[in-house]
Amino acid sequence: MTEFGEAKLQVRGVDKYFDRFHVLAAIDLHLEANEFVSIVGASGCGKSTLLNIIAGLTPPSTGEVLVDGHIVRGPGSDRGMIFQNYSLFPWLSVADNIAFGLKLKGVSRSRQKEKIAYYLEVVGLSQFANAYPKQLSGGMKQRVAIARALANEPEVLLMDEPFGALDAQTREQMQLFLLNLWEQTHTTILTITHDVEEAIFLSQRIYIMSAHPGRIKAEIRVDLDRDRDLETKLTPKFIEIQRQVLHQLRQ
Ligand SMILES: Nc1ncnc2c1ncn2[C@@H]1O[C@H](COP(=O)(O)OP(=O)(O)OP(=O)(O)O)[C@@H](O)[C@H]1O
Repeated sequence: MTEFGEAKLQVRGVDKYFDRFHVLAAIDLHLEANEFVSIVGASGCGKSTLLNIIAGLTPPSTGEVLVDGHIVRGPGSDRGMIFQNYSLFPWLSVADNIAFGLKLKGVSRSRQKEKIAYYLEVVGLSQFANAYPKQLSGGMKQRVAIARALANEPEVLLMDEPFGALDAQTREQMQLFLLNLWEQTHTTILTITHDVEEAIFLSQRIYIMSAHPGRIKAEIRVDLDRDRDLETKLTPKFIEIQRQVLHQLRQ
């Protein structure tokens, strides 16, 4: 239980060793339902390892991860994962990529069609249902990956540097897109990034990690209105939060 009641996602006392190499130490964090939280930290501090543990792809050495109070014991449809490199199936159309998890779950064909149409609309790609990944730009591929994850209706969406492979302008468009999507769908989202500006722009809270071994060294609440646009990045409040985060990272 947290001060807000039962958290949507909880990481409790997680340590991770690869052989004798201590990658993560005493990680505690939580996400409330509908929260957008980011983890920032330098390259190599263990962010991806932590996200993989939450996704159930890597077991923790000690500690546990809980979703809605249930211990995570492996990958599950309650957690959707978005990787930096899109990870779409190149031989499947956009619609079939989105339907992939639904087919595995035995969702009826008519329900699959409804969901494909709905999530293509949500990510603004309705006219690309029959296109193949190689015909899409990087930003579009990532929107398909997000639609595919959302179609499974996960309790938590986990994103590993989701816009890391995109150019600066597309990256800003995708930030706006993701913020808008979060407002529409009320999904609980956890991202990891080393882009401080992106973390502040998107999140309600930020965990800052230090390295060797990776620890949560600070938590910063992003006290900005939910209604944000690119101009928000130029406001004194935004810049002050950026200063606080950078200060923690450099200490
Ligand atoms: N399977 C593994 N076996 C051994 N060491 C690993 C393994 N996976 C990660 N590591 C090591 O753990 C440390 C943390 O790696 P991780 O990828 O989690 O960091 P990161 O913060 O996500 O880095 P980046 O931002 O560069 O992706 C690194 O030193 C890495 O070499």
